[in-house]
Amino acid sequence: MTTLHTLAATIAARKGADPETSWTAKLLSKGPEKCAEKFGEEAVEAIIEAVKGDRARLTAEAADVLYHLLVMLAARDVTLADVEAELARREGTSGIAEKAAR
Ligand SMILES: N=c1c2ncn([C@@H]3O[C@H](COP(=O)(O)OP(=O)(O)OP(=O)(O)O)[C@@H](O)[C@H]3O)c2ncn1[C@@H]1O[C@H](COP(=O)(O)O)[C@@H](O)[C@H]1O
Repeated sequence: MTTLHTLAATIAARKGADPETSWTAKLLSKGPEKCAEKFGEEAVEAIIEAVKGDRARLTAEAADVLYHLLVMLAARDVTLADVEAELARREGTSGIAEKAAR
């Protein structure tokens, strides 16, 4: 299992856990809107680090983004497997060709 899959499984297991002891459970208990807001904040922090060009800080912020993306997806019952299936569907289709076909 990849780290991302392990993390997604941990997040899924946190549904209904005690918000006093789990950050994930705390976020999920606040609802999908709050999870989405948190994801947005973390994405902006990653954008700032990408613009600044600090690799280590961007790496750390990217990890925050991936974690909060998985929490946001879990809040709407979308699994990592769902996202992977969509990515697999797109495999081999250039973004240039896809845009031209719209
Ligand atoms: N990967 C993470 C992870 N990444 C970030 N975070 C938490 O997300 C929170 C972000 O909150 P804040 O926005 O306040 O933090 P911040 O952006 O650094 O702070 P500010 O700059 O905004 O002040 C922090 O408490 C981080 O510790 C995470 N919390 C948990 N995980 C994983 O989820 C698992 C389950 O965690 P629990 O649900 O807490 O058991 C853990 O074992 C980890 O594997």
